[in-house]
Amino acid sequence: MLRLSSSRCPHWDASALARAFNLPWQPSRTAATLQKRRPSRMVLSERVARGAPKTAPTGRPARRTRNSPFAGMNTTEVPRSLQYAKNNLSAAERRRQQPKARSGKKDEKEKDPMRALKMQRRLANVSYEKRSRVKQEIMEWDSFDEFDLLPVIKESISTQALGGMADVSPTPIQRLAIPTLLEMPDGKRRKKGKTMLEPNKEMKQFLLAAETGSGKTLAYVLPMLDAIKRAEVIEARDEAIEAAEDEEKKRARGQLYELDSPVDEHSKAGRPKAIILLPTSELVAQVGALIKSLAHTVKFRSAMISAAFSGTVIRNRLFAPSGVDVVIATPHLISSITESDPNILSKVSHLVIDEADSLLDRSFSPITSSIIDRASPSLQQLIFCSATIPRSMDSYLSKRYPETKRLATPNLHAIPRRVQLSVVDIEKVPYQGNRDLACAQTIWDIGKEAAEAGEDRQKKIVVFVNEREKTIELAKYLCSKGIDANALSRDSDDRKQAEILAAFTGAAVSSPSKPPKDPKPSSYTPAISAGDLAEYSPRPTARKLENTKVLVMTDIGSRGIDTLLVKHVILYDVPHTSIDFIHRLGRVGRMGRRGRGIVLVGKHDRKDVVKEIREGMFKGQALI
Ligand SMILES: Nc1ncnc2c1ncn2[C@@H]1O[C@H](COP(=O)(O)OP(=O)(O)OP(=O)(O)O)[C@@H](O)[C@H]1O
Repeated sequence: MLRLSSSRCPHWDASALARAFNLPWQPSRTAATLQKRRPSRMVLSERVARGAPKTAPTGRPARRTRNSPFAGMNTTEVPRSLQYAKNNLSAAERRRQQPKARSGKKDEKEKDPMRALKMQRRLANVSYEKRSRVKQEIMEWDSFDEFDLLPVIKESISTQALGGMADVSPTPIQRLAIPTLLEMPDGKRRKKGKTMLEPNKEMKQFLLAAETGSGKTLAYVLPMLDAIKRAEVIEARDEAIEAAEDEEKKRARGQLYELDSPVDEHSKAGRPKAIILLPTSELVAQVGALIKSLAHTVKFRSAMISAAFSGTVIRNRLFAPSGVDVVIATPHLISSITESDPNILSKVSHLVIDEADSLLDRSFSPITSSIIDRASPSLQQLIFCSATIPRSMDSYLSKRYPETKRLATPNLHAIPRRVQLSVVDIEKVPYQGNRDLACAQTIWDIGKEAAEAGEDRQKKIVVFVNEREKTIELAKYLCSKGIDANALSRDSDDRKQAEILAAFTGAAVSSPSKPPKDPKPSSYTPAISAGDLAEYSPRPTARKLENTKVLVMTDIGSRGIDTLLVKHVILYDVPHTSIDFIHRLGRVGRMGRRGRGIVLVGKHDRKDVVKEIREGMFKGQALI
């Protein structure tokens, strides 16, 4: 090995010498140390004109990536990314030009359009093969007349249930569920004289799953009423026969003048034949109103009971001497009534668990399950109804009711394409992270757009927040910005809540009922009053957004409420799961209408989830 003194000969000279003689060369320690101590001067590399090496001398890729602090220095070529910008290429074109195996992670993302949603995976899968089979099946039915429903029920569909709507035809879930619940498979009519309410008939379980606003309520209500009415005829006949037999027996025993027992075994008071369970008082009122309108023509007795009514009202409705056929209630109320009167469930042949994804979730499930168990001996049909099938509910049904017949529509878990979702980045100017401001501005933009388009009808906008505490705070803020806003949450007064909601659903508000005396005291907060507003914002703005009404609510309002008058939904917070996205965006685009959702996204939000939801919606895909 050649060794040269570094003091006399700088090492580059030594190395050149070594190269000239084709000898291995190693700088002496002194030379290297001196080299280090020499005051540094920035000298451009001789190779600068040739650009950065593609690979390091070790054979590994050069470490200077775009993310390094010195990225872009000493380069003589325009980076690829800037070239694209310069050429004004679209994102898709750029992707096409990029070499295939550039980065495994990115490729994976591109291959899997629902990567972020898959990490959560909240919804059960319904195969596309099954969906297309159902699509074929439901095409066989185009009219309510084809169903084996009693004539009076058929006549009441458009006049009573659908508010006089002309030319109505069944929706996909109605085509799928009505014949099945009527037990008329393959389009055949039921055998004459056969009724669903037969003593000792085995309990059958059904799951009705269809997108939001697709008419699930009528899908279970019509067959249920049909069964009750047919059973009534048979019951009346049996009672007449029984009475005649009793009379005959008495006559034979010569006891013709014996007094009847004061206890009437056939009393129908407090012994409903059908119970519909719903998670909130608002939904009880909504479904109760539909049932009541049908009761006028179909002739049956219904009672809606929830915490919105006083104890006396509930007692009078449930134990009316004329009896009750259908009860619409919340699980908590039914559960507490069964504690004092277990027989309340003794004659129930139809039990509907509506909004089953809520009623079978962790908080409701124990109470719902206990009601099902208590009603089971007399049950003939147990019907679960839901807009989504969460995986937890899927496994609950598989474990507890494996025989459940699942009726899912082809578009289940897909948010219809007629609903558009746009994104507002709250980090950008002029919001700079102020979510409240972004929300107020979005509302103003919607309101102004409507005014410019010359729309006379009042704009109804629903704003969803994730936290209950935020509803009133945000509504107050919006009021201070000249927006007519109200808040709705579990803390709000029921009566006031019903009135506020009616403006968004178009429903009539029922007559006032006294506030409940017996239920537990609640931390009830009224919706915003002028006093609240003054306290919150001493100088409310002089600007007023005309013709626009806003309702701020939590998830409580997103379940099942038929907000037909709403065309815009603002997702103030990014929903936690795809289930919440489906329910919240499901408040618009109901029954074939168009709608728009606007989601406010900040730096801590899951932008990837929002992006995937938007893409899924654009493609009309089922979410996962
Ligand atoms: N066959 C039909 N034709 C036209 N409108 C209908 C029909 N069936 C139901 N509707 C209307 O569609 C609206 C939505 O119905 P419903 O509330 O039952 O939907 P849903 O599927 O239960 O929604 P969600 O999942 O949000 O609870 C209601 O206003 C109802 O009157």
